[in-house]
Amino acid sequence: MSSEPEPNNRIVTAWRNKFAWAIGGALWAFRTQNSFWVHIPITIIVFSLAAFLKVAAWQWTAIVIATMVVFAAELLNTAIEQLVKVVHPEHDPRVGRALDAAAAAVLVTAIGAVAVGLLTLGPPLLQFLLPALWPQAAG
Ligand SMILES: Nc1ncnc2c1ncn2[C@@H]1O[C@H](COP(=O)(O)OP(=O)(O)OP(=O)(O)O)[C@@H](O)[C@H]1O
Repeated sequence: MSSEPEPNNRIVTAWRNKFAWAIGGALWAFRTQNSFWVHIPITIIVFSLAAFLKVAAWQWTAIVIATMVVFAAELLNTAIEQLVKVVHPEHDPRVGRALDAAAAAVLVTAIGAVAVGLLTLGPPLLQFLLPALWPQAAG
């Protein structure tokens, strides 16, 4: 009798490990990287606003994609920063440029997310606020 796990069990274990490592990495980044202390509250506010305004499925889709892209970019930026701290902690302008480019990638995704937020939440928010602020305009 062999003690080797069944091939199917090996695949299940490998995938369970992949998820555990990925979730552990995300939780570590959320706990230690102050950028996420801004991203997470903003995400909660935007998602709550979208739920309150009962936006359409396409608006939810755009908001979720834009948010996930920012989080993914920030996680990759964090990964690069961590690697640099270990592999090349000494100051080097070429390393600096690589870090700046990674930070710029996050900025680009954040600008895109702000645009998506304004385009998807702006009109329903105005529709909700205008009658309250300016009843004559609502007729
Ligand atoms: N080894 C290095 N060589 C050259 N420039 C660096 C180096 N490390 C950091 N820098 C410069 O400092 C900037 C900030 O890098 P850093 O990794 O400290 O980012 P941070 O967002 O402040 O990270 P953390 O808050 O996790 O320390 C980089 O964009 C880069 O311009």
